[in-house]
Amino acid sequence: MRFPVRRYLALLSVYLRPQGPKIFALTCILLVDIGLQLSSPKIIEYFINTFIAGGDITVLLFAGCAYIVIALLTQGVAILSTYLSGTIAWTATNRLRTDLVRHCLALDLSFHKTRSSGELIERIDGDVDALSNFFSQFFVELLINLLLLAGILGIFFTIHWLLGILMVAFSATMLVVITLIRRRVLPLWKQNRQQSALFFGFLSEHLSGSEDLRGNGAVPYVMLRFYQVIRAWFPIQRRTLITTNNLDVTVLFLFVCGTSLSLFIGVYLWSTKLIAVGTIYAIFRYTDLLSQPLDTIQTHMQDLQQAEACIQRIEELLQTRTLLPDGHGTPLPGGALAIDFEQVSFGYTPEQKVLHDISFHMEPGTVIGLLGRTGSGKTTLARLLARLYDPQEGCICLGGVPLVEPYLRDLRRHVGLVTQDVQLFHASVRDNLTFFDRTLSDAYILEQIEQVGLKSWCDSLSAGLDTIIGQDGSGLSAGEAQLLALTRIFLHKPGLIILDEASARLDPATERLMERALDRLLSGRTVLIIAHRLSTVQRADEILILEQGRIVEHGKRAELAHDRDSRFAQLLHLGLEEALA
Ligand SMILES: Nc1ncnc2c1ncn2[C@@H]1O[C@H](COP(=O)(O)OP(=O)(O)OP(=O)(O)O)[C@@H](O)[C@H]1O
Repeated sequence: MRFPVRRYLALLSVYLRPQGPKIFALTCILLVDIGLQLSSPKIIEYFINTFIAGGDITVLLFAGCAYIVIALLTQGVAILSTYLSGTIAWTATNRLRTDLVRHCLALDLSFHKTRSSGELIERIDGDVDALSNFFSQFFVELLINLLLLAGILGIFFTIHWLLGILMVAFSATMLVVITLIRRRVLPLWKQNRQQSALFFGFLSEHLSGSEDLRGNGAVPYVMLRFYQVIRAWFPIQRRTLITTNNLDVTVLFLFVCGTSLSLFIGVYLWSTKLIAVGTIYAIFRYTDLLSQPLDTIQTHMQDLQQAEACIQRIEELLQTRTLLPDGHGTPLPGGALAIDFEQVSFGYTPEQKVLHDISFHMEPGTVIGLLGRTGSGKTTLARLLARLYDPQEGCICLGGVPLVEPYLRDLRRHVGLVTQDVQLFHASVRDNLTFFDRTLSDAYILEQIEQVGLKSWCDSLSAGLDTIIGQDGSGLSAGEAQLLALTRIFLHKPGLIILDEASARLDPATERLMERALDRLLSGRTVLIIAHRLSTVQRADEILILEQGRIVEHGKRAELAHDRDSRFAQLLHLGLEEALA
């Protein structure tokens, strides 16, 4: 297998370059560590040989003290290097995590709709976590351990050339065996992480839908599916761990052979009077020490196996391009915005069109009620208008500017979208409303809360704006959640508001609040409401009816209501809520 060194170096240089001074300090510390490790067996060798030769007690004491100092220094150096490599890894992996989160958030909806959140969590955290060793130690420790290996082999040569040659052959055999086993392990690790991503995807999807699952008595079926997913994972996990373990056992066995060989040669050299007894001890210690660089090199190769699979997937993710390229900055006019759809066709997949040849014009400041049966394409039309997707054919303009031209950030400021499925986060009321925008003052936020009629609700909160909203907005009624979503829009006062009105019936008090909030919010703005309630339809200036992705009626509300042949009049006659159910 060829190492894609260039790819690794590219990744490392992006995330490690800013930490150059720390990496330099780590390299120096590890070099000191090599020196300490190589010198300690020499001191013991000197001690034994001096003792056997009946040397001076002061010299022996001095050698003993030197050994203790070196042992203490080695521990100190180990603490420092662990601290530094940990800091380097944590900083680098956090930067990579941040980049991945930013990248994922910038990707379009079609990307997110085809991936579960668990799968993305595994990519952003699991894979990056597995890269942590690779970032902290890989190149520095690999280089240092190669140096340590060279140092130990050099010392063997200084003892005797035969010992040197045999230990070089031993080390080479070890590395070849490790490389051969490594080739078998990589695909298994890749498969393993893929399966774990599927598992976490499954888990997060079902945990987030637990209310529906329990309500519908689907728990036993989900548990069955859960067992199936972990059952599929188990053999892969087992094979991966057994194969990795075989690598460890093989390495251990080879070490036992290497130590026996070195002791055998040591005894042979001593019996031929070529070395002293103390040197046999040093040979044993150096062979033992050899295990460290070989073991570390092997561990890093293992990290590399995992890292390679992770890097491949991370690169795939980073190379995923959004289907919504950012515009080149044409500014949108301020105030209410005109809407133009010109022969727009769209499908979530190219084969299956959901909207066909949609064309209409809306003057700035108009309120348009979008009606149609379920599945007729109303939400899809709203998504196109908010540029969550781009149409395959035709053009959409806002205020005379094609939607693809302004910067997406600019567009999001001019278009406010309230969906039926209001997302509230486990954060304070303030953060839920401002999305962490600290430029909005509390006084301004409270003023907007009052505008939507949530003042008494807010006053009843124990910590006011600092009150933490439960997970998924638990503790709030659907109506309150909708009103909070409206407050978000109030804060930014966009020129176009798209409102996918909640079809769930609100209690009369909340409905009145909502009506009043809408009165204030909608005045002086262009509004597209996917209307489910008669009261909402009545505030529309124009009505647009969709059927199977086509406009089947468009006109002024008052005129359509009086035209008994119009679909709108028939809908009113049948009862809007029932007709659109
Ligand atoms: N993300 C998606 N991926 C693929 N198909 C989708 C997606 N969202 C909606 N569809 C399909 O597009 C069609 C129109 O859906 P849309 O949600 O726009 O209808 P709607 O009129 O808003 O319905 P409702 O009133 O029930 O919300 C439906 O056939 C639906 O299955």
